[in-house]
Amino acid sequence: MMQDLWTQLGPTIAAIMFTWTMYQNYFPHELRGHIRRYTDKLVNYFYPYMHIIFYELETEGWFERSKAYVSIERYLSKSSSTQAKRLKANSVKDGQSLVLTMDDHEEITDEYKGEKVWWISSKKPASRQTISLYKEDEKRYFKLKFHKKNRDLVTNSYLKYVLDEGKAISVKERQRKLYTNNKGDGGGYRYRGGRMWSGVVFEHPSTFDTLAMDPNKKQEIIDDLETFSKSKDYYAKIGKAWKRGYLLYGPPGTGKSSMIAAMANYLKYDVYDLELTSVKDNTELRKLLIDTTGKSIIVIEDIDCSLDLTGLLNFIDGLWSAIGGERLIVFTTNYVEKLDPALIRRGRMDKHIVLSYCCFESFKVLAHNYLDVVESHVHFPQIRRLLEETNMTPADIAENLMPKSSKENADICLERLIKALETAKEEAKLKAEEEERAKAAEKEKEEKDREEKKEVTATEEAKSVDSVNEKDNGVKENGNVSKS
Ligand SMILES: Nc1ncnc2c1ncn2[C@@H]1O[C@H](COP(=O)(O)OP(=O)(O)OP(=O)(O)O)[C@@H](O)[C@H]1O
Ligand SMILES: [Mg+2]
Repeated sequence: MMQDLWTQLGPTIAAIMFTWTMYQNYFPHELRGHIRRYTDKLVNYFYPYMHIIFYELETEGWFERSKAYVSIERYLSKSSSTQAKRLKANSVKDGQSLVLTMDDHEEITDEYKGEKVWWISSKKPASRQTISLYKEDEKRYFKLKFHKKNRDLVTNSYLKYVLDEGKAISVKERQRKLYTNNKGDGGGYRYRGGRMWSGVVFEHPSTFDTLAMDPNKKQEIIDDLETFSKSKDYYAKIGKAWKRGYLLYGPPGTGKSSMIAAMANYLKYDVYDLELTSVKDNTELRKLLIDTTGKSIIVIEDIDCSLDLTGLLNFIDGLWSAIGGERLIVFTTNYVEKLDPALIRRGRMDKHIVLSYCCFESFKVLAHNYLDVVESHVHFPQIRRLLEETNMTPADIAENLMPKSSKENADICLERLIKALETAKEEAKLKAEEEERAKAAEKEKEEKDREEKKEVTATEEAKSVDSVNEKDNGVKENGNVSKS
């Protein structure tokens, strides 16, 4: 059977090869161009799809992984795990979690605005001249296949959507860092690979859920952050750098630092903790600011204690617009009243947030987080009254609510808080009385001083009247003498 088949196929193959050689050798070049165009048209007629190829490695520069390829890979990872049969696992976040992507020669389908597109992962041997830092002989790529009628949809909007989504997933998955510019042991900066910041993994547990503050104010801040992070086009349209400044102020222990951590966790941003006292001069500050990356919060704490802040802020204003990428700058202070008004004008610090003593609403958040007590408890009315009558920071409330041993239940902790609040109220009362007494004593002293002064003036006046009288008398006497 097989032999028969070959016997029949042989002459056919020979005929095809003969025709192909004739075509190549004897057809004029222009004619071949025409034939090619017509065959392309024919193929297009029966094959209504288009392809776009995205190679893994950049051909320019150092053969880095293409940003577009990485974004597509991340974007596809969400469909890969459900659609592809063979998956590749890459570790991210320093090995703490895995990203699953489709293996070579797999295909997955995506849908955008009701239209279907197909992504195929593939590879082909690299050209011999290529020197690659990655696996030799492989040139990986994604092929996007779509219907010709969707050409505009894909090129104008779908691709942008894929790249933005992929980038957003990468940002969410990356290991975030807390950077500081503190001086190292040797007294100088630790330049790590030419960088001026030293970074550690940022894993602060504070979130907007754990943050105790008035729920309306909290929502307002969340909305503000959300709007900011999605306003790239808006900022570009109005010609402003994509930055936002916050001023957080309030007494120690009211949650300023906790809020910064919550903001960073919410936006998935890195944090740059800028210690101004370690910065030598403007040149160094410029280098530090330029060395920060996008999607970050630059934090300057306790600004009241730092020198020449107006100069600093003018300087930051100037630099600000020059560095791209979204950045928040957050200043904190315990003494807002000490700040120069020019320093806190809107535009430099767009939003002023006061963090204050614990109110009942904030207390409920803490009771929920620390003791799992939700909404109501027999002790709540008393605590509400005490909180209205006295000032206690969320830090102190939290300390009292935290169970100190496994035997301490919610009742015990809430009772401890009541005692602490009563003590604080008593102390505040004594302090107020003390202050009242001190004020009264001060007033009394002032009164006494004033009386004494009055007496002294009166005596002096009396004396001077006497001496004038004496002089007058003398003149009179003299006059009398002379007259007499
Ligand atoms: N509003 C709050 N919500 C939840 N926890 C809070 C809050 N305020 C303070 N705490 C608790 O108190 C601790 C200290 O608070 P935090 O460091 O945020 O205060 P701060 O306002 O930055 O103080 P400072 O002015 O001294 O820097 C936090 O670790 C947290 O446990
Ligand atoms: Mg703080």
